[in-house]
Amino acid sequence: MTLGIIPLSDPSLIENEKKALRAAMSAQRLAVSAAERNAAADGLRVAFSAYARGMSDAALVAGYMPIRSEANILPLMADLAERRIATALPVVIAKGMALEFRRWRAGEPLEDGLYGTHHPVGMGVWPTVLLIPLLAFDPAGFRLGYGGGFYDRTLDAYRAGGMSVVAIGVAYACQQVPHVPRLPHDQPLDAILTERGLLWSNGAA
Ligand SMILES: Nc1nc2c(c(=O)[nH]1)N(C=O)[C@@H](CNc1ccc(C(=O)N[C@@H](CCC(=O)O)C(=O)O)cc1)CN2
Ligand SMILES: Nc1ncnc2c1ncn2[C@@H]1O[C@H](COP(=O)(O)OP(=O)(O)OP(=O)(O)O)[C@@H](O)[C@H]1O
Repeated sequence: MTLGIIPLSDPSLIENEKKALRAAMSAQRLAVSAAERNAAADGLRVAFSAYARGMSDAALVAGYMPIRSEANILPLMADLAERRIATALPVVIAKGMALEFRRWRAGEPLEDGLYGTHHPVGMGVWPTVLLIPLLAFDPAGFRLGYGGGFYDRTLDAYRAGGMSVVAIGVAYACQQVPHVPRLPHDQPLDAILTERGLLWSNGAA
């Protein structure tokens, strides 16, 4: 019998670490109280407002329609719409593909999508800012999602196409961890928005 040395970056070990962190951080996010959720929804809007004030007319901000216990960014999106900044939501086209985005603002219709999501009707657009839900984030801007790889593929598509996009994770401050396990396909975020403020990633990948 030969005993191989398991490299530190063994993908299956990292996948297992991600799985364990997903379970722990789902529970953590679920434990946020209703009062804290409401306060955070307002905190996220306020924390983003200074950045929103500096946006150009050409900005198009993709948010998300919260599912499970995700931070509520609908007040933030409504605030953008009031400032006449265009907003959009993601559409899951199929498993294994990048996301599409379609224009949407509060009050407009949504249809049922895959994985319990709801998305707008209409044509695809390329947002200039993506507000990205997550289970955990770290100071270097790495994020843990539900494991579909949708946002990684989407950021890869932008970056491979040479298109600039500002990728901002959205979370409760309690979702920060020292280090999110990462694999080569994981695309870092430029910043993280929590109810405490907008935190630009330190780039220490
Ligand atoms: N609000 C919101 N919208 C979003 C995302 C998101 O994370 N949050 N997405 C981010 O990518 C995309 C949807 N992706 C999703 C991927 C998986 C699951 C999910 O619940 N997965 C199950 C496993 C399901 C299965 O394997 O069949 C799970 O986690 O238990 C949900 C959304 C686009 N829209
Ligand atoms: N650019 C890419 N091209 C091909 N496959 C990819 C790409 N990015 C991610 N994947 C695949 O997607 C799968 C899930 O990735 P990961 O666990 O990082 O998802 P996640 O970031 O947690 O989920 P999500 O972005 O949907 O919230 C991985 O098995 C990975 O191989």
